[in-house]
Amino acid sequence: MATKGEVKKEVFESEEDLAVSLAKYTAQLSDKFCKERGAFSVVLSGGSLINSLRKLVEPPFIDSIEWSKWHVFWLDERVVPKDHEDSNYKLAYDGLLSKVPILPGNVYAINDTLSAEAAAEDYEARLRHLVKSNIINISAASGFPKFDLQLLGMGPDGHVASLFPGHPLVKENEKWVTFIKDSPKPPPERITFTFPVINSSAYIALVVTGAAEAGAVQNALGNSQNSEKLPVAMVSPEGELAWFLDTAAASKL
Ligand SMILES: O=C1O[C@H](COP(=O)(O)O)[C@@H](O)[C@H](O)[C@H]1O
Repeated sequence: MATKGEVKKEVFESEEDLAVSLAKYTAQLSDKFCKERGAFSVVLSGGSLINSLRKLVEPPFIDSIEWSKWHVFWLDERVVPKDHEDSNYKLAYDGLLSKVPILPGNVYAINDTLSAEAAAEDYEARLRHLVKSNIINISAASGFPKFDLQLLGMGPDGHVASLFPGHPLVKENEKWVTFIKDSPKPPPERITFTFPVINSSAYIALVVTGAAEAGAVQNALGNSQNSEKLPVAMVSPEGELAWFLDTAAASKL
């Protein structure tokens, strides 16, 4: 288990090097949790993260990972049909899930026939059920679900999941999953994990690439003049936080 609250930061010369290191990190945690508890609960973001996970579907990772023990969740999802171009499920399916032998029953996509509000309630109810069946751990400290690994991306404005700067949802501290109908980034309707769920995680990998992200990285990790704490700066898991940055994203540190 990681040291409580440990923060690691690595800056890579190229996105290619970052992708290899991210695959190693994910594969090592998969091995650890599959051995320890016979299951690995993994939470995916949308956006550029899925491309950064591409090495997982190549040797040696594709052959060594016990894919049948993976249980896959979404940190946030857009309220669109699963085959829509904006769907985070579709992005992950096309780039990762369709290429590896993960059991279809272990892939927990949102119910895309429901409204945003109902989809968030439904997803939380399914998580509660999976906690009861020990697929997902619960945090003794917070009482919120404790995923083995959450893989986070970040937008240039410092948003993580669908938790945007200045939006009241960043303060939600009771619900596990909530919804937004006025997302500043399209599409407007989404569901998202809340900060208590994000911050109860055993491990978080925060993957950030590109110069457009440098200011938000500085807000979270550097000496920023900006007193407003961006959502990315509120990521503080019970377990380990590992930053995977490229030189452009780290250029203001
Ligand atoms: O809208 C979203 O944006 C963030 C960041 O995406 P990126 O393309 O800038 O990496 C993503 O993490 C989130 O899951 C997604 O819904």
